[in-house]
Amino acid sequence: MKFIVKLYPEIMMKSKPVRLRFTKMLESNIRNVLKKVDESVTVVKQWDRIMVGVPQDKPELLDPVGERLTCIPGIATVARVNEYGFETVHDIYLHTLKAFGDELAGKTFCVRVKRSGQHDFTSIDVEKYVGGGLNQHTDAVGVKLKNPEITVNLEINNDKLYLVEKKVPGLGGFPMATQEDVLSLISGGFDSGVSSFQFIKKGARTHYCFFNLGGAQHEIGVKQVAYHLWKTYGESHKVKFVTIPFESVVAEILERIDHGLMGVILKRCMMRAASRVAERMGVQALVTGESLGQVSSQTLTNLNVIDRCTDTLILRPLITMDKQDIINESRKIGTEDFAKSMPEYCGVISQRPTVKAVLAKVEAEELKFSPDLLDKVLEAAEVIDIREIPKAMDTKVTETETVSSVAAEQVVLDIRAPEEEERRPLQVAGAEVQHIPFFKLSSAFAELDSSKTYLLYCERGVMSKLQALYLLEQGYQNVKVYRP
Ligand SMILES: Nc1ncnc2c1ncn2[C@@H]1O[C@H](COP(=O)(O)OP(=O)(O)OP(=O)(O)O)[C@@H](O)[C@H]1O
Repeated sequence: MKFIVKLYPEIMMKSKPVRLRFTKMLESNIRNVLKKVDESVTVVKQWDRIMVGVPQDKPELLDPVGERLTCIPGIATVARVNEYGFETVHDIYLHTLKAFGDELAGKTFCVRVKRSGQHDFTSIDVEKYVGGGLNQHTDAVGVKLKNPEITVNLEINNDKLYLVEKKVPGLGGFPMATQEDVLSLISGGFDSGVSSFQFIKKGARTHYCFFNLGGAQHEIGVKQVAYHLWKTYGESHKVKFVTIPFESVVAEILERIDHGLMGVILKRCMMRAASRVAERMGVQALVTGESLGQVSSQTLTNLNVIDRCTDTLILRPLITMDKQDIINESRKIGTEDFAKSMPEYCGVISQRPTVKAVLAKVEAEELKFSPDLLDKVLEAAEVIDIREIPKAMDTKVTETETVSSVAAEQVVLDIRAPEEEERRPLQVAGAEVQHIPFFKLSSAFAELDSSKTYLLYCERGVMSKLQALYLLEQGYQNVKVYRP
């Protein structure tokens, strides 16, 4: 049993040397991926196709091999075929009759032939001969050229006949690593999963950069998304996953930066940091999941102000896509469920963000940052080979306890951002409430009376959970989440 892998048509239109290079790359990528399914699978490049062979005695490999092939960039179609030798058109008919005869009973059908090589017959001759024979010698209802119930697909390549059992579309795009590398900013949400995928599909080795805004749980979630994308679509080439601890940047933004500009300035900080990481890695472009008008920071004015912070090329493949289409795409590529469960950060971004940031104002605000802020977070960045992620997943995930009432010796810690707390102050009858915004919590917690238990509170219960996890991971046992 074999698979005929056809190259994406855009590759076929390229000049001969480029086409050869792309085909060679695809052959080696397929080999790299399939050797992980089984070493016995063979991969052989031909001029316009790649033949993948599965040993006769290992039929259990057919499904996994077929599935992996549909996820490799640069492939137009994957056809599962049986191979036969032949001498005459009548031989072709006999093989086809044997393979399809029973299946045609009670059905309309047509025969489609693709032929390459030198023969004394044309594809149409074969279609007529085989179609006529099947019509006479089976219980088929008859030949129907338009919308038949069964299409009998044959491929003839020199002295070989291939009867197509099943043909499915491939991923399209270009073979991995035919384009230069990119660094994709990934947050685990719907958008950045899809934007990363689009570059993988386009043949760019896609490395990942994640800014941790607080909490090991979020980091684990994002790593899982990135690993899924790489393992499913980009496994032929290894890539890096970079984590940059950004809690201190968020803390300074919340403490020092004008409200309306917080979102734009956070993005500029991300782009600056990512550019420096990219430069170190020799990568020339950043990828984001931003989409025009989707949130306030994504107006053209704001995107323009964001872009002014770096010379590095910033690519936004989703810029004109509708949110629903992005969600649909995430479902197709298998990132939807991850994205759904990804936490959103209550209070990280300001309440009334500007949609028309002014560059001069933004630059003036940024002077309020500690001068070595980015240097410090970049020093603390962690770069790992993406293949290490499953090992990291083995580490035990800490669980938090959530309570809805306050007992004696327990203090409610309201960790919301100051303006949120001012707008809706929290009062809990009979209980002590303290206010420590989440961005100060990790440093302030050590100063608290350790004989008491602290119940963390925020509006949606997401940030409180993340912060509780963080503190538990730091070894503090006296922390719970408070959801009244
Ligand atoms: N914590 C983060 N780490 C890495 N990149 C991020 C992070 N937050 C945002 N980004 C990048 O900025 C883009 C826009 O983020 P934003 O939060 O404005 O929109 P979003 O719709 O929530 O994006 P997503 O669905 O990808 O989370 C993301 O698609 C991603 O590329």
